[in-house]
Amino acid sequence: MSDKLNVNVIDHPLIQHKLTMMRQKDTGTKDFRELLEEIAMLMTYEITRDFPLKDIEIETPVSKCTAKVLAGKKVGVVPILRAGLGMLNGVVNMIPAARVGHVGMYRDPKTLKPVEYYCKLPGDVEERTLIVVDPMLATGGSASAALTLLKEKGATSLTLMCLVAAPEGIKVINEDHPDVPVYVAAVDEKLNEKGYIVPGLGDAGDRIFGTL
Ligand SMILES: O=P(O)(O)OC[C@H]1O[C@H](OP(=O)(O)OP(=O)(O)O)[C@H](O)[C@@H]1O
Ligand SMILES: O=c1cc[nH]c(=O)[nH]1
Ligand SMILES: [Mg+2]
Repeated sequence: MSDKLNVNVIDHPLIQHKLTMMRQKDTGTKDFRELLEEIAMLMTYEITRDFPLKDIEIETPVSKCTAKVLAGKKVGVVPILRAGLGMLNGVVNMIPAARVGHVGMYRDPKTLKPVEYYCKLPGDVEERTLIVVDPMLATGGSASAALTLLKEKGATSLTLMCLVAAPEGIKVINEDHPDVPVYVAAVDEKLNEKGYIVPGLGDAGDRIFGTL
């Protein structure tokens, strides 16, 4: 496998600006949450760019015409608990009919290995395009385990959407799940000795929920 990372970086100026606000250590829970939701919304706009459309006949106040609507692609959003919940509303605001699944996964602080503790998915998971959301892609262990679990449960079409990634994490997803497109707002420099992304933004879950 080549060393080149296969990743889509959505670095729109609005996203970069909001992410910089989130990174700052003095940004409080309320602003952190709001900014994450706004970025998730903007990223959803970008990752749905190739969603299929179909023509329908409508009547405006002026005349009849043919116009485009979404072709009814079935979508599911799967936040990786807890921190993924911070991106959920942003996606659902843009795709209101999306069903929501939940995967509970935390990273053991000593081993840095993912521990699964919850999974509840829509019944027709195999028919949906699933957008898996988690703000942080560090070692890649949690997201890779979540994607494996979703495939075991029948998922056939998966996209991973994260806020900040370390190169190490992207590489793991590329190797373990070459079929899964990865979208991020930023690729940071590296992981530190505790597995935190540098410069990153700290522990996303703690900052979203105020559990620091
Ligand atoms: O790529 P990895 O090395 O697996 O690290 C990333 C994971 O760590 C964080 O979750 P955390 O374990 O802090 O759980 P939380 O969301 O409940 O805070 C984050 O939200 C990812 O799920
Ligand atoms: O930097 C990191 C790494 C893992 N999880 C986080 O929330 N932040
Ligand atoms: Mg956490």
